[in-house]
Amino acid sequence: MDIPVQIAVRLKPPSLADSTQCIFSNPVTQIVITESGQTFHVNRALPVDCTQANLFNSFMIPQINCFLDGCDTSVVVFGQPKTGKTYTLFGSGFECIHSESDQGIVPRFLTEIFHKLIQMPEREFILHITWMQIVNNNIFDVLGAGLVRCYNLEEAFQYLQLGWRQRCQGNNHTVFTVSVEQKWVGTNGVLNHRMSTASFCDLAAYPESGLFALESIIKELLAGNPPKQINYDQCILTAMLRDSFGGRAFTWVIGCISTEPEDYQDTLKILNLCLCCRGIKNFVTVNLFADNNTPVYTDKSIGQQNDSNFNLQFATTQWIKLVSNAEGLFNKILQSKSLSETDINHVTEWLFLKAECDECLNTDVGVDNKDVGPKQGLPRIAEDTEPSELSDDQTDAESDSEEDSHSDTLFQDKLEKFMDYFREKNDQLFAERCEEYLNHIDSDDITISETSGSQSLPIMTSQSNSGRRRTIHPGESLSGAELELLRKVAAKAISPESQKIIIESHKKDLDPEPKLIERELLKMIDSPKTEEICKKYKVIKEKYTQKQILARKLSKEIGSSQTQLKELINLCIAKERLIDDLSKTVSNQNKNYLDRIDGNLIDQDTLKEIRRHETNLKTYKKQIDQIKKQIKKDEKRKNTLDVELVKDKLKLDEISETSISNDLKDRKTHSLKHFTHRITQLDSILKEKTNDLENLQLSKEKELMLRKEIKNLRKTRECLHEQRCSLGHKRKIYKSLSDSEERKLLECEEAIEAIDTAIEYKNNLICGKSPSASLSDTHDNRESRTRGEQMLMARLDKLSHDEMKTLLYRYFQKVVDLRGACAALEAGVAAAADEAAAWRARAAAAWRHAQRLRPNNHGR
Ligand SMILES: Nc1ncnc2c1ncn2[C@@H]1O[C@H](COP(=O)(O)OP(=O)(O)OP(=O)(O)O)[C@@H](O)[C@H]1O
Repeated sequence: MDIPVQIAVRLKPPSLADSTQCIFSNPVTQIVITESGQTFHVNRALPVDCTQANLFNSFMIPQINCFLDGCDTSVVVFGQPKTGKTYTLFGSGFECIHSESDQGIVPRFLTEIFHKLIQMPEREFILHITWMQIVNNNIFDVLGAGLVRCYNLEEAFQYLQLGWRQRCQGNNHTVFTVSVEQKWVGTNGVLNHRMSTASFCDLAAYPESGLFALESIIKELLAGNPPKQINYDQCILTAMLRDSFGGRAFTWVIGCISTEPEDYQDTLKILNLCLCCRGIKNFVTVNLFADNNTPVYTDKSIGQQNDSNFNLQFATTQWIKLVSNAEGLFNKILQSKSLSETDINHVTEWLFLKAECDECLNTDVGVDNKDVGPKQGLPRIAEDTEPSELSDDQTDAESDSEEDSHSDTLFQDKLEKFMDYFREKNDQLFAERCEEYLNHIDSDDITISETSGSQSLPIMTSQSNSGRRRTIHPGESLSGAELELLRKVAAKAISPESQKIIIESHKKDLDPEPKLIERELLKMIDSPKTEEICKKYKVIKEKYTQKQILARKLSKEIGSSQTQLKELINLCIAKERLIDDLSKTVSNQNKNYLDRIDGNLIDQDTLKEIRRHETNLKTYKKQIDQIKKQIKKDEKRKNTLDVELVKDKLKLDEISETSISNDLKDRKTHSLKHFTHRITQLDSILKEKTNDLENLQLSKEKELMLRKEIKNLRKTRECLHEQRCSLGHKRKIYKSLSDSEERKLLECEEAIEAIDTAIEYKNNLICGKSPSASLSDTHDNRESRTRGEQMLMARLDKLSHDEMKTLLYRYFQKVVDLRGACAALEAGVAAAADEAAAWRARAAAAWRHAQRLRPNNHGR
């Protein structure tokens, strides 16, 4: 499957924050643009503040899937000195002091590979790494051990640490490789056996001989020369990068460039070289082993027997493991000498039987090995071989004997069928993978929903499918534009409603920004201030869309012109070769051609042929020149359009930002007014409440005081009541009291009554009821009083506290006197009533007596 080399450009952050930048990148349109307006279209135009995580997530995930499917992958980093090539690939170091977020592509790749392989327990794998450096065309093994096997991520990181310390510093090339061999049985019972290598190359900066050699190879490939005709072995670097350029690897080239004006010329050189790489197409294939696709057990349609065979195989392996574990245990127990003699006999017998079994099994394995070939170690990789090689083998075999020849032909047929099948499957796999990859590349999909390559493989187990599906670091994989948008959201430059739109469009749209701005503007269209801006925006937007369409059209035209050009160049080369051949033939036919101008001996036909071809060639060359001119024209137009597009985009951004900020200002002023008004309102409410609270506090205090007073009054009342009771009791017993005691009793009663009235009064105050009408000095009361009373009240008002007290005491005494007099009168009334009753009784008795006497007198 042909996959073009992909290009990413990373700008090194300027050394000083305020230093001028001469190169810019637009991650939305994937354009790198120079200060002079020259544009470079790449697959990933990474922003100047692109983090290591964003860089990795933006293009390495499809590479990892490809790698795990058994394809070779490659990352090659170009750049001037100190532009972050090593930082991009490795990071800033592997010691504890170095932050994980600074880790480059290599450590992240290793982490991800181990993580994914652990998630696929059905896969057996062997992972090796190598770390080489090319110094003055000499190879230097950084780890000193060639291929180094890593069993886990920790080990891989230990080697990274070691290599980082041992590597040579300076202007040299570094090539780090990760190779993985995988073996697993799919649900259809077919064995998958694959091998893939990922190479990561940190190239030296110019001037370096290897780099010049690589540049010339890139140019040759671009000119359409087939890789087979290119001399990759001219130096170590090109030999090592054979698969990366024009080979079988899925390659990403990263251009690390400086943005400083003094590096401008070098930057242009790197950018042009990167663009050259873009024209190279690699033939990416799955690397299969010879035993790949051999049925381990057949699928369900053949019968469940085979399923059970597989189960049996699995059970046997498990059983053997169990038995070996038991053997170890028994040996330990025997050594501990803690068993009885009978137990020791049992265990020894068991061990003996096990040894017998092992012997039998080992002989079987030996027989198998003889028949089938070695089971240990991995068979030779089946390269993407041409069928012709196989036919050669077969020709040799044919000569042996007829029988052999017949079986070989059958074998050959079978093999060819299998080869066709493999090729078909391979192409199908890559068509799917490429489609998936290109979809991924075309979209700026921020969440990388990992669809492992194996998902597209029909042989993948459903279990592993589900196990491998996951989302990787949602926040880290945002595109520059989306990050910018989110930043706006974070800065609250966009209304909450728009934030919702962003999130929704983020889910649905590939590029939410234009829609968001449009909606933001449409939302503000009611505002007269923004109406004008909106109109302007719409006009520019329309122009922008038209220009985009035009740019796309031009790109297509340029593409077709380039293909035409390539075809013509190829034709020219062919013609030139033909002319050369014909000229040679002519010179051979007649060595004295120059002496015999009459040309009798010259093959006239050949000469004519040469002339015809020469004229053709001239026409082709003319056509080429014309097409080249046309392409240049188109490219110029396209570049101007691109610049205009970028400018328009910037304008659009500006307009949307200003309109958004205007609207925001208005809204802010409005809300400020609203809040000020609200604050004033709240302030007055607060004041009222404070007053209420103060009053409440005062009344509370007052109430407390009143309650206290009531409490004291009750106490006094209780004392008085006690006194009254004891005096009353005394009077009951002795039937009479002394005068002073009588007075005391009256005083007590009067005081109790006065206290009750006072308590009632205070209670009314506490409950908020007005005190009794007789006690309050209301207006109505004042009106109803006589003149004398009014004068008395006026005087009372003027009395001092002490005067009032004295007066009250006097009145109290007077009331007691009156009570005493009243009681005496009541007693007199009672005595008189008693006397009257006695007299009445006497009168009644006398009357009855008189009545009794009267009949006797009548009867006589
Ligand atoms: N994108 C970046 N973000 C932060 N720091 C960076 C970035 N790029 C480079 N650096 C820093 O710049 C310095 C030089 O980077 P680095 O050594 O990776 O450059 P180089 O191109 O590999 O250099 P050389 O030409 O020596 O190989 C390092 O300290 C690195 O941490």
